[in-house]
Amino acid sequence: MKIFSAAQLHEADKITTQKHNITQLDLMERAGTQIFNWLHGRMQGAQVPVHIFCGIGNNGGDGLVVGRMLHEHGYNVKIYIANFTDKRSKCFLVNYDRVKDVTKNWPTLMTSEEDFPEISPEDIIIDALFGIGLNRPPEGWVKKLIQYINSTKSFKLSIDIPSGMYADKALDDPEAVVRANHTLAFQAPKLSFFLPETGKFVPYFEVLEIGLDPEYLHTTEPLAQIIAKPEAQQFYKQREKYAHKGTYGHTLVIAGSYGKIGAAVLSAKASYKTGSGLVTAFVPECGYTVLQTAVPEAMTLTDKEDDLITEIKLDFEPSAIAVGMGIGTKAETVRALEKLFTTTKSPMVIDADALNCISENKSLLEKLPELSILTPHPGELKRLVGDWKDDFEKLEKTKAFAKQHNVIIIVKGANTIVAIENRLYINTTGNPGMATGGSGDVLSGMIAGLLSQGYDPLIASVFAAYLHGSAGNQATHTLGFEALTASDIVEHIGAAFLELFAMKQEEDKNKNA
Ligand SMILES: NC(=O)C1=CN([C@@H]2O[C@H](COP(=O)(O)OP(=O)(O)OC[C@H]3O[C@@H](n4cnc5c(N)ncnc54)[C@H](O)[C@@H]3O)[C@@H](O)[C@H]2O)[C@@H](O)CC1
Ligand SMILES: Nc1ncnc2c1ncn2[C@@H]1O[C@H](COP(=O)(O)OP(=O)(O)O)[C@@H](O)[C@H]1O
Ligand SMILES: [K+]
Repeated sequence: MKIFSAAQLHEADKITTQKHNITQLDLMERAGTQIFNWLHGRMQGAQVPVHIFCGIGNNGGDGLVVGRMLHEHGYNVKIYIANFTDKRSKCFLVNYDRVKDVTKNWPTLMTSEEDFPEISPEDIIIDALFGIGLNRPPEGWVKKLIQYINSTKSFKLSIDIPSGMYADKALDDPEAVVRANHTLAFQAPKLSFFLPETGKFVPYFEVLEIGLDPEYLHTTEPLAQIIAKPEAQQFYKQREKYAHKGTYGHTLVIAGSYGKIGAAVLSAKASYKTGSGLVTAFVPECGYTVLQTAVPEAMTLTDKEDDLITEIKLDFEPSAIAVGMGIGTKAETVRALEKLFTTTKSPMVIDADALNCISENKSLLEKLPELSILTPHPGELKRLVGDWKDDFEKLEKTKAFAKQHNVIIIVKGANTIVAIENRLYINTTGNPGMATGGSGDVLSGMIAGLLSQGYDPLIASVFAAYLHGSAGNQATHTLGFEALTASDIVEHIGAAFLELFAMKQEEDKNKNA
C-alpha cells in the first residue's frame, strides 16, 4: 500500500472529480458514508450520545455528512461547529444546509470556550476539526477545545487524521493534537502515522477506500510504501523439490568478541532458520566452543586472536555476509573490515559495531560494496548521518545518505523503515517486546539468510524486516511482551513463514469445498 503526501491526496481528489465526472460533494458524501457505515456496523442503533466536532473545511464537511446520516438512522447525535473563521469550504456549506434540512435545527456554533458542551465519559466523540488541510498549529480557544476533548474519558474517533497533526511534516505543538483512540483515514494512511514522534497519536487506524482515481494512485511515486502481509506474500520464493543444501547458499556471519559471542550465535541461528543452506560463523578464538555447542548446524572459523577479530581468512566464497554484531571497534578490527569491504564480492549486511567502525572511519564508506545493507538503530544512524531535528528530517537525511553511497539503509525501530535511493518502505510487523538485547543480531542473520538464497538486496531487506517482526508477534502469543527475548524471535521464524500463507490455505480450503 502506498502513502501519499497531503498535496498528492488533494491532487488525487481533483483528478478524480475531473476524470470520473463526479463532484467534490459526491466524494465527500462517499467519505462520510464510509465513516457512517463503520460506526453503524458497530453501534447497531445504540443510543449512546455521539458528539461531532466539525471544523470549517472539508474535514468538517465529512463530519457533517456523518452527523446527518446518524440522525437519519435515529442515533442520538449532536453536531458542533468550531467556527474559528468565516472562510468555510463550499462543500462544508452545502452539508451545513443539508443538516438543517434533515434535523430542522442548525448545528451548534462554537466561538469560544464558553460554548464547550458537557460530555459524559461513556459518550462518543467524533473529531472532524482539521484534516490534511491543517496549515498552522491550532491556537487560542481551538487549542483549548482540543485539550478539552482530550480531557474527557470518552472514546474519540478521528476522521482522516487526528486534528492538529500534519500528514507529512513534524508536529508544531504536541499539546494541540486530538488524542484519538482510533482514526479512520481516507484512501491511504499518512506518513506521520508511522514515525515515533507523531505515530504515538495514532495508536490504531483503519483505511477506508473512497474510490480516488486508480490510475493516479497507481502511477504516482508515493512518499513511502507500506509492507504488510499482501506485499510480503509476493516476496516469498517457493523452495524447490529437487533442491539440495547448496541450492540455498552459504552464509557467513562475522560477529562477536570476548563477552559478546552470543551475537554470533543469534545471528547464525537466525540465518539457518530463515532458510540458508549452510552457515559459517567467523568468531574470535574464544568463541569456538560456544558456537559449536550452541549452533551445532553451523561451521565455525576463528580468528588467530582469542578475544577479537583481526583478520578474516576464509576457505570458501560466501553467498552472503552479515558482519559487525558485537565485534567492537578496535583498530585491528577496523583494518579487518577494510580488507573485507575491498576484497569481497558477496552481498553484505553491515550491522552494529561495523557501523560504528564506519562512523569513526568515514573513509570506509567509499569502500562499501554497492547495495550493501546497513542496519542501524537510531543511535547508530545518528553517528552515520548526523543529528536531525525531527523524524521527517531523519528520513530525508537517511535517503540522501543511501543515495550518495549507493547502499540500503534499514532504520530499525517500532516501524522499521528501509531506504533505497529516494524510496522508503515501512514495515508493519513487530511489537515493543522486541525492544530487547540481541533482537537486531537476529535481524542481520535473517537478511543474510535471504540474500544467500538469492533474494535481491532490497527484497531481502524488506522481507526480513517483515518476517522478523512477524516472528516477534508470533512469540508474544505465548510469552507476552516482557518475557520475549531475541532467542524467542529466532524460535518463531518458522511460525512467521507459516503465518505468511495461513489465510491463503484457508481460502484454498473454502475454494475446494
Ligand atoms: N481526497 C481526499 O482525501 C478527500 C478528503 N476529504 C476531506 O477533506 C479534508 C481536507 O480538507 P481541507 O483541505 O478543506 O482541509 P481541512 O478540513 O483540514 O481544514 C482546513 C481549513 O482549516 C483552516 N485551518 C488550517 N489550519 C488552521 C488552524 N490551525 N486554525 C484555524 N484554521 C485552520 C484552513 O485555512 C482551511 O480553511 C481531508 O482531511 C478529508 O477529511 C473528503 O471530504 C473527500 C475526499
Ligand atoms: N517497539 C518496537 N516495536 C517493534 N520492533 C522493535 C521495537 N523495538 C525494537 N524493535 C526491533 O528490534 C530490533 C532491535 O535492534 P537493535 O537495537 O540493533 O538491538 P540489538 O543491538 O540488541 O541487537 C530491531 O529490528 C527493531 O526494529
Ligand atoms: K480530524
